[in-house]
Amino acid sequence: MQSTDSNSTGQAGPSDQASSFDRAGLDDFIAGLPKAELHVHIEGTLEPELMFELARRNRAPIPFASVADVRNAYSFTNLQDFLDIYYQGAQVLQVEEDFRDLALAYFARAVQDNVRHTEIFFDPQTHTDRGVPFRVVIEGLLAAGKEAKTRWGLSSKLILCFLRHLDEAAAFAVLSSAEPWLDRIEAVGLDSSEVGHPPSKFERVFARAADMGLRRVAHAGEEGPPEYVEEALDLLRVDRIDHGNRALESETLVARLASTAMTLTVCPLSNLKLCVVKDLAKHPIPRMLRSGLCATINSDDPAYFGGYINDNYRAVAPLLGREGLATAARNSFVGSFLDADATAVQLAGLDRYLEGRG
Ligand SMILES: Nc1ncnc2[nH]cnc12
Ligand SMILES: [Zn+2]
Repeated sequence: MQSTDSNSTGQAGPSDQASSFDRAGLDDFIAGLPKAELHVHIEGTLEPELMFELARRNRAPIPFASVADVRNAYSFTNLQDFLDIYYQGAQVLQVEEDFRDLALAYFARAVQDNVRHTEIFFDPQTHTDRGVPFRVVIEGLLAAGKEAKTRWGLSSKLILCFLRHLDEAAAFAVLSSAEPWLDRIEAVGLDSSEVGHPPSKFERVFARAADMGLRRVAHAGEEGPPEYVEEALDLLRVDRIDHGNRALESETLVARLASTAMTLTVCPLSNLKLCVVKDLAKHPIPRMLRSGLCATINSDDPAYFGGYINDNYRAVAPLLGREGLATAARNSFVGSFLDADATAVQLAGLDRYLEGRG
């Protein structure tokens, strides 16, 4: 797979040589920066400690002897390497309370990072295919969402993802099971093994989802070619592109994404862990922003990739400086599925924060 690191034309400048004093200032700036998270798989927030706890509660076998053993297994050379371990880990999730505990732990962690709004992916087929009813999954997640709103004022939305390595019929089936909860699902998404499973495979499912009033997002251009990003735009009629790194290989596509203000949900630490980029110092996000792309910063699968959203902001902070980080935070609210009033409230909060620091 071709890597899309920024190259010699990528951003370089004084921020690259940030002193330890600047670094501390940047960390502080990131900690207080209001932000939305738009790309996080709830199953990817399963920390090894909770995995063990749920395995014990449910008497479910896991192929690890200790938490340290689990963390040692988290070394990946590509997306599939990771997915094999990730689907295995999810098997400890069995009853409604498990899904509630999982999501509540993530929401609590997100609040610590000053996340004001989050849109979480869930993969129903990972659970329904092993006999866990759709109702158990979604009711657990919705209960956690309500609790997070009451306890911390955190707003959240759900994005139901289809596993693209499975077939169209299976995606239609999961969409049908979701019907009783349609008013509490914001969007559909497309995830799992990208290469060999182009967006075109799900064109009819996404058309049905659109008819049902759902928004649409899709992972595209993480490992797959720029043509997959084009298919997601043209055939799935997506509102956001998840990742989108390889879009940078096509100038025409970059111009199209910029002129349509398409949001990209970029995940720096995920890109590093899955070898989509070789080196964080060459992460393409500065180039994306300079090209006018509406890039945001997100954690993807934080329990597996070694960091939550602020770790991801910190990972690219030397490349972006305060201005770039603030742009990414602004893009996160603008690119969210919040309505216009709620978006305006969030943007006003962000502006107050930035003015207070100006
Ligand atoms: N980074 C990723 N890409 C595709 N599918 C995923 N499922 C969980 N994380 C994913
Ligand atoms: Zn993802």
